[in-house]
Amino acid sequence: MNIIVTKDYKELSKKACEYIEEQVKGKPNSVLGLATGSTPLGTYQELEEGYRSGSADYQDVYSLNLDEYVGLDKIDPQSYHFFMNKHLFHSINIDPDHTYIPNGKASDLAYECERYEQLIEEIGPPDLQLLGIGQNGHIGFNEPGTSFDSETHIIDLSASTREANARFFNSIEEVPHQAVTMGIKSILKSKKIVLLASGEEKAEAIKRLLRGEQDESFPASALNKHDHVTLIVDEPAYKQAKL
Ligand SMILES: N[C@@H]1[C@@H](O)[C@H](O)[C@@H](COP(=O)(O)O)O[C@@H]1O
Repeated sequence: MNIIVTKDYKELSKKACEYIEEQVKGKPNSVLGLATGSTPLGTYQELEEGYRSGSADYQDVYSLNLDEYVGLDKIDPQSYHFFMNKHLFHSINIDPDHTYIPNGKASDLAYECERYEQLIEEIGPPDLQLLGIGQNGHIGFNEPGTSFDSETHIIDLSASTREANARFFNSIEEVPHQAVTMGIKSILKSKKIVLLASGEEKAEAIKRLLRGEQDESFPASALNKHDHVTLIVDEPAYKQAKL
């Protein structure tokens, strides 16, 4: 694993932006695997600024998002569709028809999982997958205990994940209990992976990841199986790992 330690969140966001821009400049029809959560927000902001200043062009880019809450409509402000439109897609010149996110409102969720996995095969796999990490080590919405062999599937969200994500909702009761997520095997199909971690609350997870184990009780440890992972981590999230 290639590790880049940055002074703070701002520098982390700039680094992640540089990686994505390099990818898109080198291959204008790149497939980007994209993530939600607070961590990539700074990266998306930098991408927007880069686009406005002409440093990258997204007209031929495709994107595949990791996950979506079950039961939320695309126009629901808490959905990941809404998040991506608001924080990235509406700010750059990506073709909306080239952006893919699982449909959490599909009437047949099992079929939706198969359809999405098929899409990953047809459009992807991503040239570059951006990832965040949950405090319990989840990637996408793959909770502890998820098989490293999993493809896109429905997951029951853990109490700790629902609590951590409740800040985006009016109350914890509103946080969905399930999500559609790319599986660990789906994520590992990506050619390159860039994992972002910022802040002290991620320090324990980063310390555990960097022990190098591969253990299904800690989903992010599957990344230790992949040959092209870059961890971009700020000092507060990295400091435990140094001890
Ligand atoms: N499904 C997302 C993950 O993709 C994300 O990595 C995680 C951490 O989020 P944050 O970056 O807000 O800490 O939150 C959610 O659960």
